[in-house]
Amino acid sequence: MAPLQVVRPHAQAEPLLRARGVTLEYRSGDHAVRATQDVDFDVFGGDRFVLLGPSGCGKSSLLKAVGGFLQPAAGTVSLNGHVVTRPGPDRIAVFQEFDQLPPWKTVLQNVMFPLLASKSAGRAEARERARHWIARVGLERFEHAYPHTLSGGMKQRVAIARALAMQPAVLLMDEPFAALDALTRRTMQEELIRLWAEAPFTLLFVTHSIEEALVVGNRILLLSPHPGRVRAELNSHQFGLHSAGGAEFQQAVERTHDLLFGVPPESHVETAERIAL
Ligand SMILES: Nc1ncnc2c1ncn2[C@@H]1O[C@H](COP(=O)(O)OP(=O)(O)OP(=O)(O)O)[C@@H](O)[C@H]1O
Repeated sequence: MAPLQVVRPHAQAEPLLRARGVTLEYRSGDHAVRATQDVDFDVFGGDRFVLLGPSGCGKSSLLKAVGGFLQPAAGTVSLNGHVVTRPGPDRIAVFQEFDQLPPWKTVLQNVMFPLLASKSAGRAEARERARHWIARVGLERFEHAYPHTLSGGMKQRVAIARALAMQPAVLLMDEPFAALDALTRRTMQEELIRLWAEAPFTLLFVTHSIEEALVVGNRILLLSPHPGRVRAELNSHQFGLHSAGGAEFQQAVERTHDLLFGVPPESHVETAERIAL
């Protein structure tokens, strides 16, 4: 197994997105559920940054905090140097659920809607941008189709087009392909990477699939089980869809699995490592 390598600090000085000491809790009455504990991470422009960890470790909660839907009980999330306090059009999310598209709107209307609602564009520009992104995800023939006539993969493409048309500072994706069959999931991973390669954007992607994290991400934050703390940060830029199934990739999957589920270090935070697989 390859030895650990310390990753040199990122060449860019200032991260686009910074989480510092983020503890997230859900309160009801005098009862609180702690979702994450003291989480730190930095996302730089153009990163495909993955939050990876077992079910219930707080990945979605971290995404909600970045989205401005959940305020940290302690710590801060900041974007471009500004503390996130509420949702905004600079952070758009794509979810797992196929019902995220209003069923009474066509594909074109769905993609135009956030541009109009946020006043990011007038009607003509919104239409033009929406048509551009619908074409980029290969759905130009379905502009006037309603969501219930589309497959799961097509609905996710619409959701991606809708999000990217907003040109967000960070695209947030919460297990966007988890409800798809294995073949479609792979195709969608491929398409996402193709879209990124054509015009890089900054991605914060949640998954509990190690393989998906390695394929989609260039950097991966490993979180411990509930409440989520940082276990390690991995550099995974060397992997892509072409590497899935290869020996090096399998070794990286096993290594990541051990890091996620092996005996935790005494103090997760102090010993969290930046490593290259
Ligand atoms: N709205 C809520 N109210 C109360 N507790 C919540 C709420 N949402 C999440 N939690 C709790 O917070 C913890 C983290 O949940 P979260 O959904 O962020 O984890 P996750 O890593 O995304 O899990 P999964 O991979 O299963 O989606 C869990 O213990 C969960 O039960």
